[in-house]
Amino acid sequence: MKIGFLGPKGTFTEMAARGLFEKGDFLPFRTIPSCMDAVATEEVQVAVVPIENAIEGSVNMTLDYLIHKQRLPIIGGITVPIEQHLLMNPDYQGSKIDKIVSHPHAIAQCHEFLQNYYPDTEWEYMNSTGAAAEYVKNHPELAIAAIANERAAQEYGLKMAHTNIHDFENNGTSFVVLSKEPLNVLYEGANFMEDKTTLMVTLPSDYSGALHQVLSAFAWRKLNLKKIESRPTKTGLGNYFFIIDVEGAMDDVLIPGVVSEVEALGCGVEILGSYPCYTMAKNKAKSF
Ligand SMILES: O=C(O)C(=O)C[C@]1(C(=O)O)C=C[C@@H](O)C=C1
Repeated sequence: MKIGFLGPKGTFTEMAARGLFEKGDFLPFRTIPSCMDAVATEEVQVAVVPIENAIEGSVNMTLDYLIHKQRLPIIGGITVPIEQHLLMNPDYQGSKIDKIVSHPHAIAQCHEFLQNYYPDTEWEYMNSTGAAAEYVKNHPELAIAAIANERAAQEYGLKMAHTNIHDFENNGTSFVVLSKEPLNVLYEGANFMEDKTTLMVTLPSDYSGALHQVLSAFAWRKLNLKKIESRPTKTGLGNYFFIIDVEGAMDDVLIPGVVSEVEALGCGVEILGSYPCYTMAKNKAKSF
């Protein structure tokens, strides 16, 4: 099976993909949209992409592309522990750093460290932490460093100048698996955490109390919400839809009941996926 992930080698997304699939052809893609497009064109069967980080919140690129451009079913999820390190080229002889490169989320996870140790150093955003590490490897003549993981340090032969530079402990990122088909070859060796169902709800315009009523439909059925997030519909200022994660798998009674009740309020409802979620232990993340 062909498994697409946000590449190049050494990204956290690769860790997530390898944590979920023990075997297969792992194919790196330069961007999240290109990885998702590859599922649509059947270049790969599944894509693994980041969706939410414990420090920085949602990965808007994934959510927005999924909603507006490439509506692929979510068929699985995994949460991976995130440890960020500052990586330098061992061939660089100087001591000062002119620029730090990484994925925007990785830079955001290390703001305090950057403020304390490199307050005057500029940053440059890259498509992924792996791309940043690769860039540092390819430019030994530059006074630059990448924020990336230990696996990237090994992959690109970089030295770890500072370790564990993320600002908060228990840093973790959730990734989703997107596929046109349900798969049952997943998840050998990963730790099952829970089933989850993700819905997208669009409220009718100018209906006071609509969100309150939507939430009541979940509340009185005792359906536990894991997350609610608003994103712009991109149709005009002030227009939003809500992405709601509910604990539990799609069933015959409760979730269909919520859907009918919320639709009866005049809301649009779509189910983006009902899927098992897994976690990766720290020691497992390190072993990749
Ligand atoms: O750059 C990577 O390594 C990724 O897999 C992307 C990503 C993200 O999108 O948040 C994943 C995990 C980390 O939070 C930082 C970056």
